[in-house]
Amino acid sequence: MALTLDADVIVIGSGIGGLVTATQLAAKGASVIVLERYLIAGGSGGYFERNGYRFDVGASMIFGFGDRGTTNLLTRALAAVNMKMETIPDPVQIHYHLPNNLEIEVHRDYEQFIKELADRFPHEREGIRKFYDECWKIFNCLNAIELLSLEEWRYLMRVFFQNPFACLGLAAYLPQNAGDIAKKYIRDPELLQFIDMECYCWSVVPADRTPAINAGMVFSDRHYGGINYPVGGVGKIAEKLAEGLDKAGGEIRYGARVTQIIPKAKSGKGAIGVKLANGEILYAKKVVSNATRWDTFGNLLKDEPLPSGEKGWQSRYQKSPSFLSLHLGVEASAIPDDAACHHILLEDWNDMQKEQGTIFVSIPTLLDRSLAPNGHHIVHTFTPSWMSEWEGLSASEYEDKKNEAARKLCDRLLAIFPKLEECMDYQEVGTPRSHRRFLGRADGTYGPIPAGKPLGLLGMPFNRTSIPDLYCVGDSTFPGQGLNAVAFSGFACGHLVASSLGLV
Ligand SMILES: NC(=O)c1ccc[n+]([C@@H]2O[C@H](COP(=O)([O-])OP(=O)(O)OC[C@H]3O[C@@H](n4cnc5c(N)ncnc54)[C@H](O)[C@@H]3O)[C@@H](O)[C@H]2O)c1
Ligand SMILES: CC(C)=CCC/C(C)=C/C=C/C(C)=C/C=C/C(C)=C/C=C/C=C(C)/C=C/C=C(C)/C=C/C=C(\C)CCC=C(C)C
Repeated sequence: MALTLDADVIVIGSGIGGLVTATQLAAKGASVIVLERYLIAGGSGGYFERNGYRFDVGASMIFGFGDRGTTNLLTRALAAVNMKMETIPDPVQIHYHLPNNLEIEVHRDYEQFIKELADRFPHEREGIRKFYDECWKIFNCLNAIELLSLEEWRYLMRVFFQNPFACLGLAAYLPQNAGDIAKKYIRDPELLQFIDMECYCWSVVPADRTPAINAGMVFSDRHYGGINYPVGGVGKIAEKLAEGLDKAGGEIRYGARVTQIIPKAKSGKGAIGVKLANGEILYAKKVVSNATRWDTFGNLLKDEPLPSGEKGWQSRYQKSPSFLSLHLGVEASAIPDDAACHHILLEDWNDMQKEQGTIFVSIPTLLDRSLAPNGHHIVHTFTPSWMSEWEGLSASEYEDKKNEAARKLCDRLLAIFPKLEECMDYQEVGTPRSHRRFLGRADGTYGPIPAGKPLGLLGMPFNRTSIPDLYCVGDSTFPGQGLNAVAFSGFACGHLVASSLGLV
């Protein structure tokens, strides 16, 4: 008996990866249902409200909102469903506070940044210029081509004939890592440590494990499209995409936790489906999972043998640590008006990759005052932390450990904001357990990191999986973590699925 289809495509999860896939498909005429386990859309790009503060859950430094080229993927994803967002340009991407009083601001203006870094390392002036200029070469290749699925051969042929030099340039950089390029031009060990931190703070690995293509994107786009903060908070991006999806005829169901993916019958006939926690079963021609690949294959398909391709990927990549997050509300006098919105703090280079070593700080109210009560700021502080640190504790041990970790983080922050402690108004601590619980991410991971030295981006899986009609999207697919990276993954997945449905 033929099954009744509920939609052309079911998307599991409404992270930015899932939402971009869904909106791309709806805009092309597919019927789409997004199933989200939580109460609102956005996943790591979501928000929560407490005592008049609107906190970003995770993502806070937003790339992809430029107004030109092809790499402005968030602007273009919204435009595909006739939506637009107001954003506030951030004049400084990051203010680094590093060992040996290495204080560097990454200005939106490229020349100003290069000058500031070269003034600190005058003997490396030429090497600095050559390294970052090579990153621009990668970015210019990316920004010259239409960005769609590398698994769809008609697109690959079209893009190659339209822009062969950009494609060959990208193909050459695909197996490379940023650290190898840096070491061609730079000798000073302290400067190489700085480049490691430039990579670590978004890839969670040092430069020699960070794909060159991703470094080209991050180190150039911050000066091209720039870092731009969405008015009303990061959560607005998902809200607007969800609104656009609705207008394009798609549907999102909240509180809809998928517990199982039902693969197509071995005969290849019939549909693929999903089972929800309430027992309901939905069928579609295609299913896209925005859950991580660990969760997709380890939980949602736990009765199926792990495909060999996934086994291979899981041996090449491991889960990155999660985060210990401190969401603070403080009186405005704690933060100077001319402070940068994003800060990185590290006191000893040996601690960069250690548990709770590097501290990240984001103060979005310096750009958008509406996120906090009058006269107050948000100080969102987070630091890498492993799930293993937080397991096997009693309820009171867990509370005590959270409070102690928060106190230590606050003490360290006094080096940048000496009045922080006396100006405290609100505090909420999140641990890897909170990230796992609220985002449904295995061990609360921030995303995949290579287990050894990777061949650039070549080891990252694309959207197609070895299960017929099942696709993955999000940060455990090419090209990895980052809202604009998962937006790319969504464009690619939407295009591939639309092509298999005969819609493009
Ligand atoms: N820029 C920054 O400052 C920053 C900081 C932190 C995170 N990030 C980025 O945010 C990105 C996350 O994007 P993403 O799209 O890959 O994933 P995501 O984890 O944000 O979204 C996945 C969504 O799927 C839902 N989900 C999971 N399992 C489900 C199930 N079984 N049933 C129904 N729903 C389910 C989750 O609730 C979540 O909403 C990452 O790339 C990360 O790097 C950025
Ligand atoms: C045909 C032939 C011959 C060939 C072919 C070749 C080709 C065409 C190729 C292509 C390729 C491509 C397209 C690629 C793409 C890529 C991409 C898009 C990429 C992207 C990336 C991005 C990224 C990486 C981003 C990231 C970001 C992030 C992660 C961020 C984060 C942040 C954080 C966490 C920080 C915070 C801080 C503070 C607060 C301080």
